Amino acid sequence: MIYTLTANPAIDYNIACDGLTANTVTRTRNAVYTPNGKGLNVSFTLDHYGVDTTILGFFAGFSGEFIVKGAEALGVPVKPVWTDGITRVNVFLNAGPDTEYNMVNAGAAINEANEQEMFELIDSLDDMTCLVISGSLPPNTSEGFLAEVLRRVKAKGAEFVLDISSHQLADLIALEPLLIKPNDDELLDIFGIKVSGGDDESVKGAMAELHAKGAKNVLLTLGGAGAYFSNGEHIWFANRTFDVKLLSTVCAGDSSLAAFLSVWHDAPERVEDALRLSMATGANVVECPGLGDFAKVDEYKKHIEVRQVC
Ligand SMILES: O=P(O)(O)OC[C@@]1(O)O[C@H](CO)[C@@H](O)[C@@H]1O
Repeated sequence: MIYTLTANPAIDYNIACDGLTANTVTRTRNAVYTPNGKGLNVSFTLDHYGVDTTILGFFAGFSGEFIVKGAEALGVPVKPVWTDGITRVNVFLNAGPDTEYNMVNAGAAINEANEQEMFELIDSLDDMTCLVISGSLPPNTSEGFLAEVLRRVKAKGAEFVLDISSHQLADLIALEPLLIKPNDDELLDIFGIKVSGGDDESVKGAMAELHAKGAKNVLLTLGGAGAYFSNGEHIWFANRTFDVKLLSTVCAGDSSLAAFLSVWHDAPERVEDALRLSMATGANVVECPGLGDFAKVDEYKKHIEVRQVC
């Protein structure tokens, strides 16, 4: 079973308006409230593609209940650790063509007892084969929280995937994650490695460095400019050959990761199929508020180009 851990979940509140002006009332429309957070988005997408998954996370207050009930209503089980406070609501405003405002809050603080409960919960999960850890950490998370989670996951013989933008990734990579999914900005910010889309040589160097540091596999996403995947032996590049009607890039990275995993996790030789599904899924998600319904993925898959770089 693939579990996901979202230490800092959120209700995503998507709204739209025509332009945003200070000191005046802005009437918004198309309000959509959905249960989210990066790992939840991964689980929802895995579930959509028929992969068994369960959500782990810290949840608090009425908004935490909304998320847990919402996920369960979608048919994805949740094992929550309840904390004090109110789980955050993040606001994603589309203010016109190519104009997104993403307002992401800090989240509800956790404490040592909450962390301990999460450790014990993880210890009790005998069917965990892989844990996907995604997103930010809530206020007050202890410095060693993620390392301790990973120690316990490894003690079970399970693998783990990291999709975090924290600088802790620079140390945690040494614990040999099955997969990391940085984007180009995170690569520069966390590892000081600069890559340019389309410049295969810069990517080859970056991948070699990330493998040397401990990553078993790397999915490097470049937003609308495609993605590279490296398994330490070969590198592939995938990109779409069509334009999308961009509404919101929120959730696109999470759904791309999950779509990739839904194929590759059990069939690592099917890299090209995994990349095609991943790119098609991301392209469909950016056209929707939140994750959307994946309705165009089959069509989009036909228009993804994949080439082996080396
Ligand atoms: O603050 P984090 O955890 O980095 O990001 C949280 C978040 O912005 O990421 C998801 C999209 O990737 C949203 O569903 C969610 O609100």
